[in-house]
Amino acid sequence: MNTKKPNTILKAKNLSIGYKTKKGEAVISQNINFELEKGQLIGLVGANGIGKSTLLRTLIKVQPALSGTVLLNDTDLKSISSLDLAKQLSIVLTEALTSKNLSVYELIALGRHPYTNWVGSLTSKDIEIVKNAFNLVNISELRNKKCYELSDGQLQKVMIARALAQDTDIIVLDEPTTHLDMYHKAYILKLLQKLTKETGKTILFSSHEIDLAIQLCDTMIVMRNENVVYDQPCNLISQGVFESLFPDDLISFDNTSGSFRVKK
Ligand SMILES: Nc1ncnc2c1ncn2[C@@H]1O[C@H](COP(=O)(O)OP(=O)(O)OP(=O)(O)O)[C@@H](O)[C@H]1O
Repeated sequence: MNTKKPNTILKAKNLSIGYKTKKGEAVISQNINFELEKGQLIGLVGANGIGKSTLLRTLIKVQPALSGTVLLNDTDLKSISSLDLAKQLSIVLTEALTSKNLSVYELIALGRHPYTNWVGSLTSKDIEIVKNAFNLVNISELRNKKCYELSDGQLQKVMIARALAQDTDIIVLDEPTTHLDMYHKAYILKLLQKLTKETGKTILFSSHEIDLAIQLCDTMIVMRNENVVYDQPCNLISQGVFESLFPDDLISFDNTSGSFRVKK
């Protein structure tokens, strides 16, 4: 029986992730299985050090899986060339930007690199797509600023616009809300939700903002020591998944409000 869902964009099959060391393999997580649907906002959560970045790096082909398969649009990630991958998947990382001397426009236009010639000249279609990326994220006023002049929140929006300019089916963000205040954490995740609705793109992000992810995501992937589960947030709540996420000495999950509380 073919159990493949028609709208699947990214699928992990019996995936084992981790690192090759001198002593052998350090398995960080294994038996990971999920099917992510097109057009959804998907949050990846779990405790510090559980392996969220390792999983994201495996899904974006920055590091190889120890075993198992990742399928992007039905094709094994291993057989997708770097150029083809850059046309299907864009990445927003929080690491310090090396090109902070660029203007915001130049940085966002760089998103078009998989489609431009070696000098990087933009066609009128490229310019239109870059303009659309500015509009979607609502940052036209930042156009001529240098990237080193931006606040963390502004830089995050610019990096999201760069990914939109790359015009891929899926955008992957590693902890996009780090360094942001409460308002801007909510702002960025709400923006990601809006972008999935307006563009039909799939957005997968890792985060420690579990309460916000529960409110905004269509699907969440939860990494735990025992296994990795994924489902709609309401189903994960009713299965008691969040209660088992952290040691219960300090915080507890309140099913009614869908949020964590500090124990008094
Ligand atoms: N290059 C590496 N070589 C070996 N082990 C690594 C490497 N990078 C990370 N690890 C280990 O992999 C495990 C998972 O780390 P990872 O950064 O993926 O977790 P995380 O869930 O993203 O954590 P955090 O929420 O703290 O950012 C940790 O035990 C970490 O020490």
